[in-house]
Amino acid sequence: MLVVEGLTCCFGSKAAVDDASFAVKPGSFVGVIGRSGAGKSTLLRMINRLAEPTAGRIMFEGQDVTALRGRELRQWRARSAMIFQQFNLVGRLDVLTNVLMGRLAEMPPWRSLVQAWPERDRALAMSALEQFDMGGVAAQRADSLSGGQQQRVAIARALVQEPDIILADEPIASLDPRNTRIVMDALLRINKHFGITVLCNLHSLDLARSYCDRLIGMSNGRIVFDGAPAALTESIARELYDLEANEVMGAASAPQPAGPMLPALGRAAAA
Ligand SMILES: Nc1ncnc2c1ncn2[C@@H]1O[C@H](COP(=O)(O)OP(=O)(O)OP(=O)(O)O)[C@@H](O)[C@H]1O
Repeated sequence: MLVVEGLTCCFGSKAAVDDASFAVKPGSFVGVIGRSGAGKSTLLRMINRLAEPTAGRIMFEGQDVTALRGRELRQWRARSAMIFQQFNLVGRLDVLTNVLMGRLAEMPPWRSLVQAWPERDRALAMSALEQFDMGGVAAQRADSLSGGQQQRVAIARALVQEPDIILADEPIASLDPRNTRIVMDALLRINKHFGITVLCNLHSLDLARSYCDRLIGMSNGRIVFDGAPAALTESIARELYDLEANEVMGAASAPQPAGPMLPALGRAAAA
């Protein structure tokens, strides 16, 4: 179980994440939603310890993740694999080597320096690529692939870390609709088939509703909604996204008058 208690991250006087508290059961697929600047990336980066919390605590299976240093911190980063919007592959290296990078935390430094990957790791990396129909491009340079293919390689790299949690930070933001589906299906497969918990920042509410079994809605750094997708009413969604609401909810959503937005704030925050 991942437990976040009063987690806060300030940049100067601004709280990017303000007193966030929630618990995530193993095997959940949680969507973190909200408009640009709401604090979604900062929240995920703090869980992975890429961003340092100003206050609060992150616990995982009873261990205080916020207190980890050195080797233990590196191990935690491997157990909570990040997937980024821009894939973060090494373009000049081949696909298989990029996936093998996910094994670095398990390797003694001398082996990683000479890239002497154990046979078991090679087999693991190949099998991860095959999970996402990418075995055929294992020998190609990563920068020769399309965006959707690169993101699948990044997901395979995360999978070989054998993580407990995958933290995906807007993983489909730079993809077309077809690749968006392919990448979201890959994350869903990791979640359902391997039982790995997924926390995924998403801008699109339609996608969040179709893929996630729980949504955490953020606004101005604060959690203002936490519940099942079905409990997220249109008025709460409009309050979360404000002027962007029509864009993220798809063309089918009819605009609503401004009136009901304010009462919805109380319902969202109390959820
Ligand atoms: N390193 C930083 N230094 C200063 N301010 C930052 C830093 N990182 C984030 N912020 C600010 O914190 C707030 C939350 O940013 P964050 O990236 O977490 O939001 P987000 O919901 O992920 O937005 P987006 O979808 O645009 O990435 C924003 O106002 C942002 O400008």
